[in-house]
Amino acid sequence: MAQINPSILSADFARLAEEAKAVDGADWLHVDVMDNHFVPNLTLGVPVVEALSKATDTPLDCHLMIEDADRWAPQYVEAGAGSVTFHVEAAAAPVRLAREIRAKGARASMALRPATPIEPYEDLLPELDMLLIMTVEPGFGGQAFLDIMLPKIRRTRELISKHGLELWLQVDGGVSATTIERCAEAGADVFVAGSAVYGAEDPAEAVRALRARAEAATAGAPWACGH
Ligand SMILES: O=C(CO)[C@H](O)[C@H](O)COP(=O)(O)O
Repeated sequence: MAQINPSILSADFARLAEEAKAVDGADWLHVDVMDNHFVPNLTLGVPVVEALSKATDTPLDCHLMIEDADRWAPQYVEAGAGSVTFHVEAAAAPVRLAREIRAKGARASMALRPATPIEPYEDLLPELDMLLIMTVEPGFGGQAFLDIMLPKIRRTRELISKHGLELWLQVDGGVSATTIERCAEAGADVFVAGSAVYGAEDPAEAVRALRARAEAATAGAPWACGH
C-alpha cells in the first residue's frame, strides 16, 4: 500500500497541532529538521518534535537535514519520533547510527541527496527500515521535481528486491498529482508531499487522492503490498 506523508514544512508553523489534525488519515507526518549548515534553511528541533508528538496520534517521520547526525538523531527518537531519517552525507558512522535508532525503538532511515549514488551503500540496506531518495536539493519546499532521480529510484528498488528486503523506499521533493505516478512506477512506496497537500483546499482529501494515484500506478507490483 502506498503511504503518503505530508510535510509540515508547507504547513502554518504557528498552528502545527491543528495542521497535523488537518491531515488525519495520513500514514505519517513528515517533519523537516534543518540546521542552516547541512542545508541553507532553519526550521525546528527536538523541543518542537516532542510537543508535536504529544499533539497528534499520527506517527512522526523526522527527516534530519542537519550536520552531526550521529549526535542528534537518537534525541529525536527520545522526543517521540517513530521514524528517524539521517543523511548519509552527514553521518560519520551510519551503520552504528542506524543500529542505535533501532535499539531505541524507532524505524531507522537513511537519505541520499540528489548527487549521492545508491551503489556504495548496497551493503548497508539490511540495517535500514527505509531509504529516502531526495527528488529535489534539500532545504526548501515547493521546488520542481527532479526527473533525473527516476533511474536511481529504479536501481534502488532492484537492489531491495535482489536482497529480499522489507525496506520502504521514500521519495521527497516535488511530489504531486503530476509526478507521483512516475515515482510509484519507478519503485517508490512512501511519498512525502508538502505543497501538494498543505497547498490544497482540503489537505485530507489531497492525501487520499495522491494515495489513489500511487496505488493505481503500482497495482500488481510485488513490492507494492504488505505495509
Ligand atoms: O525535505 C524537504 C525539503 O528539503 C521537504 O520535505 C520537501 O521539499 C516537501 O515539499 P514539497 O512537496 O513542496 O516539495
